[in-house]
Amino acid sequence: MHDLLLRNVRPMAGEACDILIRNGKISGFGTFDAEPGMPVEDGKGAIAVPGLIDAHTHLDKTTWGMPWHVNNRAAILRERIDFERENRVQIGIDPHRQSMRHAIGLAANGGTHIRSHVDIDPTHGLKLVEGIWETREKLDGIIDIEVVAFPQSGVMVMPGTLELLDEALKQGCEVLGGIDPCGIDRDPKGQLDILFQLATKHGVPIDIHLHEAADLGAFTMELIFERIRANGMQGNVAISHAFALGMNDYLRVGRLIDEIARLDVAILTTGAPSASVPSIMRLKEAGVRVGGGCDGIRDTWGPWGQPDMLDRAKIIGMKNGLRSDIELAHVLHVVSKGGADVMGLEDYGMEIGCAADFTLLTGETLAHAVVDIAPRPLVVKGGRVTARDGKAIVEAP
Ligand SMILES: O=c1cc[nH]c(=O)[nH]1
Repeated sequence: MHDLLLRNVRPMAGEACDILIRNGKISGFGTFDAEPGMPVEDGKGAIAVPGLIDAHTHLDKTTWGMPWHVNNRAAILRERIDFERENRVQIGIDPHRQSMRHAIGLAANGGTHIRSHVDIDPTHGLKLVEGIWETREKLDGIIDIEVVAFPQSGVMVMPGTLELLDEALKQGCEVLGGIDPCGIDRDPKGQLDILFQLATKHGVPIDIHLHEAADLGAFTMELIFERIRANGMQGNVAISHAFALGMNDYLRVGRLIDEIARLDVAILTTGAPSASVPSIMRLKEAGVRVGGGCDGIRDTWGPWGQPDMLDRAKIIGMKNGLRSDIELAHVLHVVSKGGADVMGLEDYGMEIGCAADFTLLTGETLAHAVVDIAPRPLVVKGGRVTARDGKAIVEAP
């Protein structure tokens, strides 16, 4: 772990000061003399915030840095899933190389932590997860990666997937994923009972993709709530996307949010422009933990997205119709501390004793930084400079 004296920065856009880092942790804010041999960086008055967190992504999928993927297919969920599963090897999407590109891009843009869903299906077994684990090892000290064992193609409709999920959790995936128990598996009781049993067996949290909208998604949420209560998993379940919370029925959504808050369910949003998304301000008012993610970027699903959580903050902010400075500061919270709260990162933050994981931002205020999306002047992980002026210290393959 590293020592560093970072001069002249504005923590959370407040008063300028120095940050003293000892042994990879923040040890003081104020004015300090450099100690012999201690590296010194000049922050030049930039804003300092804790490292950005991509708490919902798919590191195994991007075509970033590869030839342009020509997409002329229909945008139906099941078709996207099947096309990707059947063609990813032939297209050349190597999970290790591509996840390196994706993760290094995030690190260059201020990222310090990732939660990535990684596909598990009978066609690929655990190969995709193994590729991400190799990346995690190579990027140790640059960006932390948590892996969700993700049954992208379904559980009940894909025999063999359950056993692979079990093995992935045995081998070290930290979180169990799930997907649209009605829409993809057509067997909500079947999928959800299996997921909760498996999570309880391995003592891991669940993070379930729920694209199901409106009444169908609300019905699935209620089934999830029942199983959280039955298995005592309050505080250990996240719902990703949660498009049902974007439905146009204020009272129904309010009742769902009340239960989400009571059961301490976390919500992960990508601000998907093509869907109805949960209101991050309404969730904030209810005290719900909310993180953000860039989702799949430039993959066979679609061409959009950047490996940059400030870019994603802007998308989430625009999709939520946010304008005021306080609201824009909250979007920044969603892609930083919000993700840490969902992932349970205990030493995360801009306080003495926290891990020295942060990024500098250019701008007068937090809102200004979110809107401008200027290259990050400096990124620090564990007290070590990991990126400078938008470029990481490690080269992507
Ligand atoms: O289920 C999903 C949703 C978005 N992107 C994916 O790769 N999978």
